[in-house]
Amino acid sequence: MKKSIIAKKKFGQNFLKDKNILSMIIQSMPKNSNHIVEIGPGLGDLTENLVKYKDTTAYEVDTDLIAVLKSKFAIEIENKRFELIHTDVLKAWDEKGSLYKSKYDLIANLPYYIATNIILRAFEDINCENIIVMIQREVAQKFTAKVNNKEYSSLSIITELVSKEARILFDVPPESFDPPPKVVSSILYISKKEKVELDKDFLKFLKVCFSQPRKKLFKNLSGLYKKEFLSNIYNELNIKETLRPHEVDVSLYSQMYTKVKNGKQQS
Ligand SMILES: C[S@@+](CC[C@H](N)C(=O)[O-])C[C@H]1O[C@@H](n2cnc3c(N)ncnc32)[C@H](O)[C@@H]1O
Repeated sequence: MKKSIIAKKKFGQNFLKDKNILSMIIQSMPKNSNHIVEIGPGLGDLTENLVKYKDTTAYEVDTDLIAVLKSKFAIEIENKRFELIHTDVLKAWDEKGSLYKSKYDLIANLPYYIATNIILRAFEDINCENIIVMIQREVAQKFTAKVNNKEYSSLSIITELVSKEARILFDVPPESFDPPPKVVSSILYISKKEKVELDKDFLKFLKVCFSQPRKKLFKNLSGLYKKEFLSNIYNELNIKETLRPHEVDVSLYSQMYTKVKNGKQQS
């Protein structure tokens, strides 16, 4: 790392230094004509590889890094192959709705403290088509888990709803970074469906379902609904009250949600 730049924990800065991993990320890029958006270019090691292939827009929050990046990519900025935006990316999403004006792929080594939030925002961003991001392995497993797996969570269900394909491409050990993070990382690949509509109330319902992931689903739901009302729904759908949240698939969650919603409207 350059002597003058000290990694800031508050911005989740772990700079990826392993050239093999950098080239593996580039090889995983979808073969299409989409623009690239990078969140958190840091010292520009991944960015340098990205701009060789495609026009790229990057969002960076740290003023010190902006100075480094402006100098490193002076030519690319000048000839408009690279656009550097100095802001908190979550604010940019609040203000603009989308991180780019036309179809783009999000490729980034994400700051882990807001990684989940960023991926959920990318799900809602209509111009974002593909997501290839480095995140904590444990979190990547939550996004890609299948029903009956203990990692299966509300994130897995949301991912199943919005994606054509979602999988972990490969793991990355802490030694590949400077400074090394405390956890193993993974590259998560998600290819989104063309039309994504997430019902906010369904997402709230899922939150309640997984509020205590190891308890019975019935118990989690009975914090919000009367037991008799729930028992009726369980009977109608022919499901056991002993089921745990990770044992219910997307289709059954959707059916339960429809019944809960309709039942509530009638009562
Ligand atoms: C894990 S580092 C990755 C740096 C670089 N891309 C690399 O691979 O070495 C995360 C980067 O995200 C930036 N960052 C953190 N929070 C951010 C935010 N809210 N908006 C934009 N960038 C952010 C950090 O300053 C840092 O550059």
